[in-house]
Amino acid sequence: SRDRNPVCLSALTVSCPADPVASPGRTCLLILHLLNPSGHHDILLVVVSYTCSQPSHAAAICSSTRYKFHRKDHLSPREEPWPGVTILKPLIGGDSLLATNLESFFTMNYPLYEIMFCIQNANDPVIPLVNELVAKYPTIDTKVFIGGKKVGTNPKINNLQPGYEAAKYDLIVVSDSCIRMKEDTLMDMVHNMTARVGLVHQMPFTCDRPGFVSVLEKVYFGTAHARIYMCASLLGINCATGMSALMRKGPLDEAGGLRAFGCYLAEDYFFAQTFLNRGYQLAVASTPACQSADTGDVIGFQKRLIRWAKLRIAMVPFTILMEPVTECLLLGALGALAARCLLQVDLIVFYLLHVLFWFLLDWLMLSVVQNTSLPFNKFEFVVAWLLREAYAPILFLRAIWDPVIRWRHGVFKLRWGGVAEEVPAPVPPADDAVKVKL
Ligand SMILES: CCCCCCCC/C=C\CCCCCCCC(=O)N[C@@H](CO)[C@H](O)/C=C/CCCCCCCCCCCCC
Ligand SMILES: O=c1ccn([C@@H]2O[C@H](COP(=O)(O)OP(=O)(O)O[C@H]3OC[C@@H](O)[C@H](O)[C@H]3O)[C@@H](O)[C@H]2O)c(=O)[nH]1
Repeated sequence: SRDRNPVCLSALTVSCPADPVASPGRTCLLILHLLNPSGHHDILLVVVSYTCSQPSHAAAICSSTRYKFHRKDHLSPREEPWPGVTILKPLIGGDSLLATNLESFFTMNYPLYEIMFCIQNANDPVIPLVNELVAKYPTIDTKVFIGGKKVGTNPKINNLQPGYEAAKYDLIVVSDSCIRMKEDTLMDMVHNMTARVGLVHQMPFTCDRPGFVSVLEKVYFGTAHARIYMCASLLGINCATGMSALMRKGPLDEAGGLRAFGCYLAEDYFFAQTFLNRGYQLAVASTPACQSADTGDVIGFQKRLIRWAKLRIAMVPFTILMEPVTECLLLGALGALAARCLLQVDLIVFYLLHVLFWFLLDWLMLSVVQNTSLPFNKFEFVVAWLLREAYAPILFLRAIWDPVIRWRHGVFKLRWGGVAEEVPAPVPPADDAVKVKL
């Protein structure tokens, strides 16, 4: 009982109201009281959080294995012709891996597509590289746009606008510079664009690359991120990331075109929301996105995650409460406290078992997403996993603490709901930009 266990979360305890019908809050308290007449609502809340978050692995792994990743249905014969696709490629600066990434778009096995290279700056070092590739593959339909068009705050949208205006197909792909395609990736994405689907997104993952940062990235995108991503997609919750997304152009045009999303920094979330609002479904492609960018160091990778967390916090404020309790270490601590209060289970034993179980499920999740042998050994996995788990809450707190967003050459602030404002400031060094020269 609580009296016998001083570790109970008594600070969170709420007493059951006498008149529960007066407000939704009080009604909730009544429901809690009915579920748990002993009055230990704090413990009950912890148990509910634990039992909701713990099975998320099972849901994500099942949805990944049973119907999602690495299927090759798109390769079977097809009656109708493959539709044309316009690929929009926003570029600003480059790194040592960009050439290989871009070239992969010229060697895809897909019959009808055009690539629109949208280069933000006229003096960008990627221009000669793009010209070289265009000359090397004269049979591929390409166009190059330089300078963008200012239609909003989001620099990626501004950069893409001229390419979008010139798009000639009804399906468009927005594909970030870090993306490398396999020969059949586009086919797979189009195959998933069934009549009811409006947007097909690739779950972010990474190509195999040397170095510890790439181990860390693969561990993050293949464990914590994949778990939430696949759970959310199973539940029909919008979590689409815009690094590689195929979309119907018609509904986007109806919503005002690309420019209508220029007021948001997280245009990806609002693209997806537009399709959901119009009754379309979102689908995850069978091929996870192969990100291949020279992110530099661990700090650079963490800054990217902090920037994403700032976007989520502004767009889905509920995430401030929910996100921490989907993290292994914090959830384990809460679960251990609850188990101690309710079942007199030893705190340490519960916690260690919880972490071990979570760790093994993460390994399984990562193996499912990777589908081939991992490019690092188990020791590296343990180190990267522990590091990721330990710094996740710190990154989250940093995102809450300083909401100003630095993205490439821009500094922004978000209003609740996600509308972005540019912060007039002297151009600071881009703190999460890729800095390696071509
Ligand atoms: C109905 C709201 C429920 C809120 C629950 C919040 C739980 C969130 C826990 C972790 C969040 C990790 C999200 C990973 C994917 C997002 C990566 C990202 O930030 N991408 C941005 C940049 O590209 C993009 O703009 C954001 C897109 C969507 C963010 C919304 C995330 C909501 C996820 C809800 C998952 C519920 C599943 C819970 C399973 C226990
Ligand atoms: O000022 C900019 C910044 C970025 N971009 C382009 O936008 C793409 C994504 O940029 P980064 O790689 O810096 O950022 P991320 O990978 O973190 O992007 C992610 O977060 C923000 C969302 O808007 C994106 O859709 C999502 O992919 C790149 O292709 C980049 O070239 C611009 O064209 N101009």
